[in-house]
Amino acid sequence: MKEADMSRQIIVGNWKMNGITRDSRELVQALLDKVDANGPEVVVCPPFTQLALLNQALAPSPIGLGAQDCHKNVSGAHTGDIAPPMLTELGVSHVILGHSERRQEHGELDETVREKAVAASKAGLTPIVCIGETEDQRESGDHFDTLGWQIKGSLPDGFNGIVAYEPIWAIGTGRAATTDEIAETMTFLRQELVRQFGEAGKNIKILYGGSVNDKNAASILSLADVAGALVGGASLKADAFLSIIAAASAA
Ligand SMILES: O=C[C@H](O)COP(=O)(O)O
Repeated sequence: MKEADMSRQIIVGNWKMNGITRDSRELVQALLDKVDANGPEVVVCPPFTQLALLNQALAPSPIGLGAQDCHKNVSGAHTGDIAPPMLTELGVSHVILGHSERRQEHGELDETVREKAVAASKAGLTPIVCIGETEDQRESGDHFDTLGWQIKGSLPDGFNGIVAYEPIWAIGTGRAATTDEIAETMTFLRQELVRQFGEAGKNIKILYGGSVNDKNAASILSLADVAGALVGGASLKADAFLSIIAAASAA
């Protein structure tokens, strides 16, 4: 166990827009057989349509249930949206907010993400707020500025959730950030969190996401300040996801 990380790691599987009932049942069954309460915290985030099914399937297990987004309001005229209390009613404990795919495809701004994080917390959900730079921003050396602004803009006062650092260029590309890049960025993010939240900023978990797989998980998860991973593609394959969970146990 590395010294800096006294708390339990968390491995979050973001299924994105994947998973009809047959696939979900199969994947979850494979996880139920192998995930136990002694390892890292494990959360799976299926599409909204699978939440009720997975709430039942996961209830007797240590695997938590997460959602991929929520609205900032608790009800109202918001066609197609899902309110935080609707998620808690389905046994959801975590919600991913501000994923770059939502920022890009749905025009979500830092302010929107911040309002959603407030609403999620009020409903008893743990927000997992995603931040990350584009390839251009990293190449031009603007990545720390970008991340600093995202932290300032996306995290509300008194933030009590998790931050996921996901360089956009590493998402779904098979090209994870190097351990040096991750380590340097984690140090920067920790400083920014402490600057914004004082002592409390030391206890905000930071996950890495972006092409985490069964091969690179061990080296990434053993880095200081990496409290876990937000896993996309590899969370859809039971064997790969279980290997990542095993790597977190050993980190
Ligand atoms: O939410 C997960 C991230 O976008 C990472 O996705 P990926 O593991 O497929 O690169």
